[in-house]
Amino acid sequence: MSAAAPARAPFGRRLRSAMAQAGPLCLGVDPHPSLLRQWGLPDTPAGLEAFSLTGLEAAVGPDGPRVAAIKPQVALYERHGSAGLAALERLLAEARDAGVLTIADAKRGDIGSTMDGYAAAWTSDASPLAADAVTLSPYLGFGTLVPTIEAAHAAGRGVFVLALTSNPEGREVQHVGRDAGEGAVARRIAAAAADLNAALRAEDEWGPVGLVLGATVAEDAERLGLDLPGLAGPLLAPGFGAQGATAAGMREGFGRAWPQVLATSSRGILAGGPTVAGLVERIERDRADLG
Ligand SMILES: O=C(O)c1cc(=O)[nH]c(=O)n1[C@@H]1O[C@H](COP(=O)(O)O)[C@@H](O)[C@H]1O
Repeated sequence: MSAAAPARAPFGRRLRSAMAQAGPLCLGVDPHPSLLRQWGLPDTPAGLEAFSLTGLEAAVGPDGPRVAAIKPQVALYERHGSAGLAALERLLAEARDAGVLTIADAKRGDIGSTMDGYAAAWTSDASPLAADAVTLSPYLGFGTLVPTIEAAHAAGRGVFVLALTSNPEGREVQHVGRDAGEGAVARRIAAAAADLNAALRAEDEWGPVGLVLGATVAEDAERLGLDLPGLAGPLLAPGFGAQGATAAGMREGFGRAWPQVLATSSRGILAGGPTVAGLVERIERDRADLG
């Protein structure tokens, strides 16, 4: 029996084409209690849904998406249990219908047998929570993520693995080993991701494995010897906007890897709500800055 054809084109190809069309901006959809209050919405599942769909409306213009992807922050939906997750499911479904790529920011990571459950939840066509990509944590060992990545790739989806995170505490773990033979933990994660992409991707295409590389710590990638062009995959760069990273600083910090960067901003854009026009203004300002 021949293997079933994937339901969609590979994630790397789809993301690259979305970035070519809309530019390198990702809208983070983070329904924080303070933002809901600012928007005049209740901190309830209905409030979360209204917030999310307004964000999506701003993300799509008359000529197509204004952003390459949206990235809902799963924790802020989980606060409301199953009803909160239903709001997330609605956002994912509406984004799919609107032709906007989705990245579920769930940062999952566990032993192999449990990862199978996460793979089913976030990458399987049978799950209402499946997104185009999901964020994963490699700190139980990169190898625990491989079956999930293969499952995602088989379904035309992708992942972003934490390498260098935007928060100052990240270096306590991610810089460890910098003076040892194989280099820092982050460098080893990047090398493992590049190896897997080399095995899974078609020539001249991005593989399904992206890295999370904080916009606030872009220079550390070079300092620690990460081979970012060698990844042949996308770099999700949070920290743009509210955490202080600027477009000019990112372009300089990422250097040759700039064409791989998907800059993501949540509060910096969402603070422009509650009107769609206010959000669109901030999205367009960021797009112009990113060039
Ligand atoms: O994986 C992420 O998206 C992520 C990784 C990282 O290193 N730093 C980081 O801030 N994030 C997420 O990116 C978003 C940043 O939000 P803002 O600071 O409001 O733009 C939040 O949802 C964070 O959880």
